[in-house]
Amino acid sequence: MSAPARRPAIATQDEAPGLASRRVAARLLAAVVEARTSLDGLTDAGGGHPEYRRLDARDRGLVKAILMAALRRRGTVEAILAACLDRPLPGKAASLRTLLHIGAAQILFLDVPDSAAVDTSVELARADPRNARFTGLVNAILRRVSREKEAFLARFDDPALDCPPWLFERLVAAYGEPRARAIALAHRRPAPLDLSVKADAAGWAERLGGEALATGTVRLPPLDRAVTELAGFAEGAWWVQDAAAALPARLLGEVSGSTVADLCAAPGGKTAQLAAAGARVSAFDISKSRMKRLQENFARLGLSAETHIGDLRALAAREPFDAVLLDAPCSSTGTIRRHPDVAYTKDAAEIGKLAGVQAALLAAAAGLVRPGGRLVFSNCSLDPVEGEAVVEAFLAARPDYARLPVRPAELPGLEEAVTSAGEVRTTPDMLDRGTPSRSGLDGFFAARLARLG
Ligand SMILES: C[S@@+](CC[C@H](N)C(=O)[O-])C[C@H]1O[C@@H](n2cnc3c(N)ncnc32)[C@H](O)[C@@H]1O
Repeated sequence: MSAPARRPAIATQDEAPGLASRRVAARLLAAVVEARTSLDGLTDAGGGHPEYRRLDARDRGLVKAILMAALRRRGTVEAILAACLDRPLPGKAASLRTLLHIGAAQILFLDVPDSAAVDTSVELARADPRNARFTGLVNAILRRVSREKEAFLARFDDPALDCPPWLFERLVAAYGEPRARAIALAHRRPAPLDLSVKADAAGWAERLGGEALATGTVRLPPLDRAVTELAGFAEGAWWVQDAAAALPARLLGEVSGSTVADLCAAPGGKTAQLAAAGARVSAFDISKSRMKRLQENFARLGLSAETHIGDLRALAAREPFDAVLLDAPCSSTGTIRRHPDVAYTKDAAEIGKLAGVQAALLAAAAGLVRPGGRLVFSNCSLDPVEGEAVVEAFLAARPDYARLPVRPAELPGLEEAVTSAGEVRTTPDMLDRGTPSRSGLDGFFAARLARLG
């Protein structure tokens, strides 16, 4: 039997060390910014970009770190590069721009030797016929970024720079300029690791070296290793869930023994909360692969729920539930701290389209609630068009529903998130815990409604 063919190595033998990871980082950055591809998909262990998957774990870690810095601080990098150029790069020089961004992001924000960042960008330019004649320019610009980095970072320090204009304008319109800047600043920072526990938040906080937030979440500083290595993962004691994402299920109140439909449930963070609280949960989602993840998560956690795969909008009439949670698909702009690509893969037009989908899903969800039952509508968008406005229009069309206002005392430590209408609106600049590595939370919206009896 002949030996199995080896996959071609991504780095050729005479390639400088570290070149393969930078080349992959440049490819993925271009895929996000130019082709608007989601970074989660590109770096997925199973279905991600083949060149990324061929890297070893250390190089994959470096690629992710470069991309996080290059996307979180894209506006700052762009401004500094512009300050180094006598005239703007031509629009069609996209691949050259990408190499400069990759190099500058490392020099400005990562703990790698500047010389390695410069040399690898220069080598990547040399290897590309489109860019070979610009190797001198790449070298000169990146060396200047390295020499003057402190002065450049002090000069270009406005957080709004790192928020693409379409998003900053919408944030200003929704929250006013000072708050929009505070949100943009929070977007620059890596998010803490938040866990929801089945029980004993204080005990798990102590065991893991974190803190138990008043809302029940266990918070750890950003992790530099896989969560699977933490105590309690294998035994299913907790699951990863941002502190804000843990709020909507709590708004349903006491659910033990009740029938609850979790709509748009996968991968199941909220379903797990409801099941752990003793509800008889039916989880619905359109995606087979995401539902498989929910089932895997439930197997690890030792929880159970009925699962249904299909489009909610085509759901046949069925016995109504005591309570329904609809965590609708959205632009995900509330998760930019963890997914900085969202700022570049989404746009204003998509927000309008998604609001239409949310309205249709909310109408479908409303038919599943028994008279006297509760309905929570939530999503992780920062945009009121996908939150407050959807609920406003729903209530105007459905006199058989009313808001069941959330009281500030229901969200201890997060009272500021309860709006005057009794809805929940979190933004990433909230929950200041003294140090950035322990502060902030995802942007979320949630409204609690009651079906009148
Ligand atoms: C924000 S995610 C849900 C996150 C989940 N609730 C959690 O806490 O883990 C939105 C989900 O909606 C599902 N979805 C989108 N359109 C749908 C539809 N028409 N019917 C049912 N599910 C849908 C997506 O597959 C996705 O899993």
